[in-house]
Amino acid sequence: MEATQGTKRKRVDEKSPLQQKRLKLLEGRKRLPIWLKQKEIRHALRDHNVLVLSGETGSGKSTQVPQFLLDQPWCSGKIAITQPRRVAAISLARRVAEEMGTPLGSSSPSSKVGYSVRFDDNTSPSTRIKYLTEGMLLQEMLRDATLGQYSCVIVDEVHERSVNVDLLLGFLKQLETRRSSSLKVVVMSATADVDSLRRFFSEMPIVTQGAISTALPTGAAETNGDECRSGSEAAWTGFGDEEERETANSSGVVASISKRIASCHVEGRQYPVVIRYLDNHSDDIMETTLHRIFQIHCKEPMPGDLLVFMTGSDRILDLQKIVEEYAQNLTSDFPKLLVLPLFAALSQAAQQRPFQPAPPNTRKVILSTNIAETSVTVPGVRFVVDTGMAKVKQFRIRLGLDSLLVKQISKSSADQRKGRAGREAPGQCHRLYTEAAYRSMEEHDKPEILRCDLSAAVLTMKARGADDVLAFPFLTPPPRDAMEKALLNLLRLGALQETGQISALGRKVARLPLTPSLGRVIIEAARPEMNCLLEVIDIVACLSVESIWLNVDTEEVRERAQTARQQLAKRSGDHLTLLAAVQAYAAEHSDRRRWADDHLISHRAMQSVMDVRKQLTAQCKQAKLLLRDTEAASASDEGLQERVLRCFLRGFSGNVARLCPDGSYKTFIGNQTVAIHPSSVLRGRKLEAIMYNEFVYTSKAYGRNVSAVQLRWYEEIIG
Ligand SMILES: Nc1ncnc2c1ncn2[C@@H]1O[C@H](COP(=O)(O)OP(=O)(O)OP(=O)(O)O)[C@@H](O)[C@H]1O
Repeated sequence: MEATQGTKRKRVDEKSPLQQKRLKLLEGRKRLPIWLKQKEIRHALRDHNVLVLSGETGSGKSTQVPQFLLDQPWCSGKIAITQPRRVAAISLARRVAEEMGTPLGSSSPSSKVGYSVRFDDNTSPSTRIKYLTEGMLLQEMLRDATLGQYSCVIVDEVHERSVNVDLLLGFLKQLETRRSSSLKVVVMSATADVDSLRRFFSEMPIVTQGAISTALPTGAAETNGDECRSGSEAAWTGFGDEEERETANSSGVVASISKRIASCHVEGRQYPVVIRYLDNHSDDIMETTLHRIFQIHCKEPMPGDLLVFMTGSDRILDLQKIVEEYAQNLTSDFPKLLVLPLFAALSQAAQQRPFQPAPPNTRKVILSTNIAETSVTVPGVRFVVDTGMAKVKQFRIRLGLDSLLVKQISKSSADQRKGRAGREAPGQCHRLYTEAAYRSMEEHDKPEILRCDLSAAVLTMKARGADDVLAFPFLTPPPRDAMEKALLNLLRLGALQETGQISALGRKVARLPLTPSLGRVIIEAARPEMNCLLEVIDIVACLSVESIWLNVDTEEVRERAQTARQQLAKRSGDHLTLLAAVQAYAAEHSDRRRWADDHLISHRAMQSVMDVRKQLTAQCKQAKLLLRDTEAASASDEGLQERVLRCFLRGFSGNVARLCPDGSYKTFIGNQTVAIHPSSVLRGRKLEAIMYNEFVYTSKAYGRNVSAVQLRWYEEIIG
């Protein structure tokens, strides 16, 4: 009877649209190269705690591995799979939910797959596979440092080596020995340095007076074969001194440690990708990109969308305008073009647009930063155009500041970009540089931990109980002076006590999804005597998205912009001007798009601001920071203006420059000349002192998002 009912239920289920889609996708999944490896992957994790999995882009790692592991006897909890970016986490969760025939996230209590990204947790109590950004998993560790709800953590795209990935790897390595129930860890990438990862997980940390040194196993196993290999093949020499090594030998710990790690390589990809290089170096990459887009569009048959990798949102928006203008001149013999930008500061809805199919007889041209470089499959894409450049964060230790620089990408990035084509059918990758230029590229990107401000990383460690940050197990230890700078910065913010331990304030800052400086501004604004949290949230929301101001490129538009923005501009600078803009936009109830157009403000950016504003307000309420629930005060209130600026100064006292007799501004820290960015309402003004949120280096050093501050306020803060 039961069996009959079961069969009946199954038959009914299989007719549902979700199940039909699942069955259809199953055919494609079986053709993925990784499909043949599922047994080996399962066995590797049955016998080992750590698996280093390498395999070509598109071989099926991100979508298939969690599904292979879900029904394993050791897997009674959830599986977390981390992604460097939210766009990948969301699109992968959506795809895997379809492949499993389950609703996505919180849409149903029976959903098995969900995602969690900053400002959006889309999971249900029954979620078993959770795609999440690295930052979100680190946030979860604040609530439960042992990650008790997970049986397995998969760290995907580890080659990107973001600071968060390096922190996660360190914490996972510590957890392996600290958790009572075992935690399986899978580390995956197409282009990662497998040997160093294997070595990292087989090393045991030895703490020597505040610094970490590690004993490396000699003769680490080669990992290029296509079979799963056990780490026990590598001769383990274990601990760094004889006494410990003997203890380990006699207790048998060595054997168990060396048995922990397996590695596996998946050969091949489903569809080939043809690579095209330029014969000669291009002096005008925008022109070359434009030309190539239309060459492909006019010559290549449909279907076949284009994915173009560029450096940043400003260039993307410029090119979008030009492509749209040119496309209007095409005759009706050609399909239409739909240009879609894709970059981090876009709202979540805008980021999902490229993943939807193009309308009939239309080719999508997606202009993207490197946020679409790894993990994602953009449906329809057959052609990748790679400009070979990216914007990267670079920390200037002397100044204690991050700046963004445009740099040539690494081979690993170029290969990832290529991997975005050929996922649903054979593809082409058009590299807008020469083959010789490709050969001269660095193999891998420099890990972010070696080139960025470490304040957030240090606070992350301290808040999760890793108090001795110099002894933290890093895959690549960061420079000591950068660590010291970060400790000093956190001390200046009041996030650490004099002893170096995290303060109560530091814990509050660590819970906010913001940099320590912005987090500190929020905490300051919540103090009763400051009482300006709603206003500060508005400004912080603006600073978290793309610039709200539209680019003005012609004299005529510049004049229009000046007049329109005059009404919003505040004499004290950009922070209060942003507040005035948000308040005016929020107060506009009839036609916000028109209001934005009239003020030459990006409606899209303002929608993201409203999104972030809502989420931050909710988080501040949850953290009991926001007690006042009334309307924000007006940006013209002078007492309020001073309080808001003082709050920002509390978080950014390291970014203050004073006016010198020669009319230039020099920073207090580092004595560096810094100019007011041309986009600022303060450009050309001579003020006692300025404070800025961001340091950018183009033709010279600029401070961006600048306000006037009084030296007296600054002195009060630094004491
Ligand atoms: N959203 C999607 N739409 C259509 N096909 C998809 C989608 N996501 C995945 N696929 C299919 O599944 C294949 C495997 O994707 P998956 O992301 O698992 O590969 P991967 O090995 O992790 O690649 P990468 O290293 O590039 O992240 C893709 O090549 C594509 O054929």
